[in-house]
Amino acid sequence: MSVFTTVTPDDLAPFLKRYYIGQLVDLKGIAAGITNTNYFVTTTHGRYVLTLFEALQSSDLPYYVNLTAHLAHHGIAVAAPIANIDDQYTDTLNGRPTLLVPCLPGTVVDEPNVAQCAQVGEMLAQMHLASRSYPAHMPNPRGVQWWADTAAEVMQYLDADTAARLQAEVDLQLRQDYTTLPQGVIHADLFRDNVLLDGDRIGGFIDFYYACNDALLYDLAIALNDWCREEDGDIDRARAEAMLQAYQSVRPLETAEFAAWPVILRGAALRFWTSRLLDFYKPATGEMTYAKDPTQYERVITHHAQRQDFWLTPAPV
Ligand SMILES: Nc1ncnc2c1ncn2[C@@H]1O[C@H](COP(=O)(O)OP(=O)(O)OP(=O)(O)O)[C@@H](O)[C@H]1O
Ligand SMILES: N[C@@H](CCO)C(=O)O
Repeated sequence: MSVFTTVTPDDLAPFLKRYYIGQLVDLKGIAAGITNTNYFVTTTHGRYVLTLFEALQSSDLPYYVNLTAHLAHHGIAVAAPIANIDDQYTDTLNGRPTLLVPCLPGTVVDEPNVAQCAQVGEMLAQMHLASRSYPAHMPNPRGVQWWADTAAEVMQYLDADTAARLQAEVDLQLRQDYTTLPQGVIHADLFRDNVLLDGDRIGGFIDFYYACNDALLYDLAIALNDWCREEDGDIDRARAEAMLQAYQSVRPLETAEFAAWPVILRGAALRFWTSRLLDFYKPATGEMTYAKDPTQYERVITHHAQRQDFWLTPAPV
C-alpha cells in the first residue's frame, strides 16, 4: 500500500483552495506504486492524482515536473502538471512537496500484446524527439559507474558463480562508450507499470522520476527488456519487432546504434539486475520491504548473451 503520508479531507480543503479545480467530492489512496504517496482526488471539475513526494525534495522536482509540462505541451501522452494560484506546479501538504495532475485514461497492463508494444515504441520515439527542445540537463545518476559501484556493494552476498557473471557483465559495460550515440532526455524506467493503456491506445506515460539525459538507445533497450520479456527472461520476437519497427518509423536508428544494440540491451538489463540486488540485500531504511526479483534480469542477460539475432532489419543507408 503506497500511502505513507495520510491525507484527510480536512487536510485537503485548504490545499485545494490554492487551485482552480472545484470542490472536493472524494479522496482515495492509490495502492500501486512503491516510492511516493498517491491519491485520487475527485472534485466537482473532474478526477486528479495528487502525489506527495516521500524522498525527493522540492529542489529536485523542477527537472521532472517541467519535463512533463514540456512533453504535454508537445502532445505526448503524459499528465500535464496543474499550476496553483501562485502559478507554481509544486506545492506543499502535510510537510511533503506535492504535485497535482489530471487523471489519465487507461490502466496498467501486465501482459501486453504486439499492438501495445508498437504503441509504446512509437510514443517513446516521439518523446525522444519532443524533448530535444527541453533545455534542462540532468546527468544519469544510475549510469554505468553506478552499476559498477552497486555490483561491488552486493558482491559479498552472491555465490561465486553469480558473482563472477555479474563482474563479467560490469567489465563488459565499463569497456563501452555510449556517449558517442545520440543523446537526449530519457524516461529510464519505462516498464509496464509506468504506462497506462486504454485498449491499444496509450493513456499516458507516468512516473518520470528517473528521467535524465543519456543515450536514447538505452531507453529503448530498457523498455524492450520489460515490454517484450517472457517469464523465463527470453524476449518475444513478435513484440520486439513490433516495438522496434514502430520506434524506427519515427526515429530511425543510426549505424552506430545498430552496432551498440546487442551490448546496450545487456547494459539496460544490468541496470535493473544491480538495483534489484541492492534493494534485495540492502534495502534503504524506511523503505518498504518489497523487492522485485533480481534473477529475472540475470536471466534476461543470459538470453541476450546467447542471442544471434536482435530483431533489427539492416540499417537504412
Ligand atoms: N496521472 C495518472 N492518472 C491515472 N493514474 C495514475 C496517474 N499517476 C499515477 N497513477 C496511478 O498511481 C499508481 C502509482 O503511481 P506511480 O507508479 O507513479 O507510483 P510511485 O510510488 O510514485 O512510483 P514507483 O512505484 O515507480 O516508485 C499508478 O500505477 C497508477 O495506477
Ligand atoms: N522498474 C524498476 C523499479 C522502479 O525503478 C524495476 O522493475 O526494477
